[in-house]
Amino acid sequence: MENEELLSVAALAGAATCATFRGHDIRGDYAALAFIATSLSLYSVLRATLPSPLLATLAVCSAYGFTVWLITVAYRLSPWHPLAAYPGPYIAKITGLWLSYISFTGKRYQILDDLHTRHGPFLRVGPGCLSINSPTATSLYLSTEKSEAYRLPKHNGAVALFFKQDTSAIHRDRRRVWSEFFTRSSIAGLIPQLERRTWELVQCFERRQEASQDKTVNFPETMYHWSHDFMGDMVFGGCSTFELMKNGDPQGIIHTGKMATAMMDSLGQTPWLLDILWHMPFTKKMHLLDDHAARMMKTRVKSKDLPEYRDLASYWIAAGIPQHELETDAVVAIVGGSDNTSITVSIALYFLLSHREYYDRLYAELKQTFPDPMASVNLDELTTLPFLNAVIHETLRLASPYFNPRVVPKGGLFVDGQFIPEKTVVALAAHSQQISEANFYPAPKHFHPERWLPEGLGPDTVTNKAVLASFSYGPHHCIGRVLAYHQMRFALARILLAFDIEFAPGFDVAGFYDGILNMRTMFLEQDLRVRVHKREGIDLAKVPV
Ligand code: HEM
Repeated sequence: MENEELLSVAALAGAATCATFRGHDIRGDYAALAFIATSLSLYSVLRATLPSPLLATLAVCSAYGFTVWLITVAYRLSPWHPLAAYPGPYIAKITGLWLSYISFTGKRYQILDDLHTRHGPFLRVGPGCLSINSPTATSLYLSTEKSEAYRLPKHNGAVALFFKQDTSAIHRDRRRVWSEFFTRSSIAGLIPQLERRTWELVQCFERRQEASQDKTVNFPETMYHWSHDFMGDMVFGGCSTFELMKNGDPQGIIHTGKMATAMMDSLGQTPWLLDILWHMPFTKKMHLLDDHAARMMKTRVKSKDLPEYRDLASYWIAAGIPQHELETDAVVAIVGGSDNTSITVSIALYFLLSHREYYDRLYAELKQTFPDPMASVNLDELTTLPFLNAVIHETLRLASPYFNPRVVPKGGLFVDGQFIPEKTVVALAAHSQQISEANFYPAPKHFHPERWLPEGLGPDTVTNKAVLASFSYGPHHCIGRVLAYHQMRFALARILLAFDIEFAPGFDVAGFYDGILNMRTMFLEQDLRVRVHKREGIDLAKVPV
């Protein structure tokens, strides 16, 4: 065959590939393997027939790749694309890599908010993906399934909550097993352990501050250790080996779990790329938490139930969930139950310290309800404290800017009169809704917990509770919501009752806020270091539990 003929065949093959796979989700690692294997086979065939087979192979592969690229880009920008009518940056219409990139900056929520301001409520943020900035979009979550961004990267067929399943029935069955644990009475059984761990947290703050050179303590780091220790108890009963409040986290288990979450949240927007990168050696580090959880689960399976409370693993084991799925579900529970709760408490403390009047008001409410700071904190009383709840809602409103993509089902659907074709990936612009003047007025971008109280911020107050998307909606909404509130209330109450707190000397209040990065999990560019002072009546050598 002549060179020109070879190039024409390559271009035709590129066109055929586009026609065959249009609208299909392709596994990136398989596609890359197929491409490499075809190139090598081509090379070995051409070696027998051409004088410079390497050049010819490269030329053919390039012609093939260029054709695929050209047709794909032309189609995505063309008026025939189902999302052609929706505005958005050109680069977003051409490739999902843009969405992955802005996700990886940690400032996706701000970038999307700016673009929504410019282009309106419907924004094309990927070739087949829309961000929707409308309260109506919350209802999408009732009738849609998760997008490929939630596919377990390993593709090992394991069923685990949170990850995408092949059918909604599979998800429902697994969620039913988890739900038995998240009943009122099961959660109530965990509260004594939560209280024990929260006393330990208070002791840990004091100990670490004492041991530090500048007599300050890294607040979020300690909160992470507390939440992981408690989640270890919750999932594995007495078989958890975390004990991070005692031993710290020298291996960086928490960081690797956060990196895996961030990778899914950003590269999940280009699943084909995640499929490829997941095989790279640098991801091995991210398995540290998986390995640790697997070891604890193996021990747990061989152990008996604890007499004091029933752990989550006992429900999974009773349901006959296979070992490798027990291990994946354990990681889901640990990350899901530790990360957001501890960071939300940390950001709440940041807001309270930046607005001393709210700090004083919360302390006054707690002190009035629990006059003896060493006594046990009653769960029912804690749950109904209006200002404590308002502080948590307000923190979540400003600090849970999630992007939770879903797929439009067969037949498409309408949102605010706009038709959205089937297979489109859609996500609520949660942060934009949570800081919109139409939903939260006045001062929607500022921390004002009173907006959640009956008197609000005056007669014109608007507080549209329905758009607080922190725990999402529909069949995949957060299963741990009630427990998360208990954890956050317990931690805030115990910490404020035990300590008077201030920012560490020289703390950059504005800089800290600017340095918050969100990729489902949060990264802080600047530490939140604080100084704690024991309150009168607190004797940490005599904690009651
Ligand atoms: C402040 C704390 C928390 C926040 C803001 C939060 C937020 C969320 C959100 C937004 C989702 C839905 C994700 C999506 O659809 O993309 C979710 C799901 C989930 N959360 Fe939470 N969560 C919190 C605490 C917890 C706790 C304490 C647990 C306990 C183990 C937990 C376990 C889960 C699980 C297992 C799912 C997946 C549910 C499913 O797919 O059916 N979360 N969470």
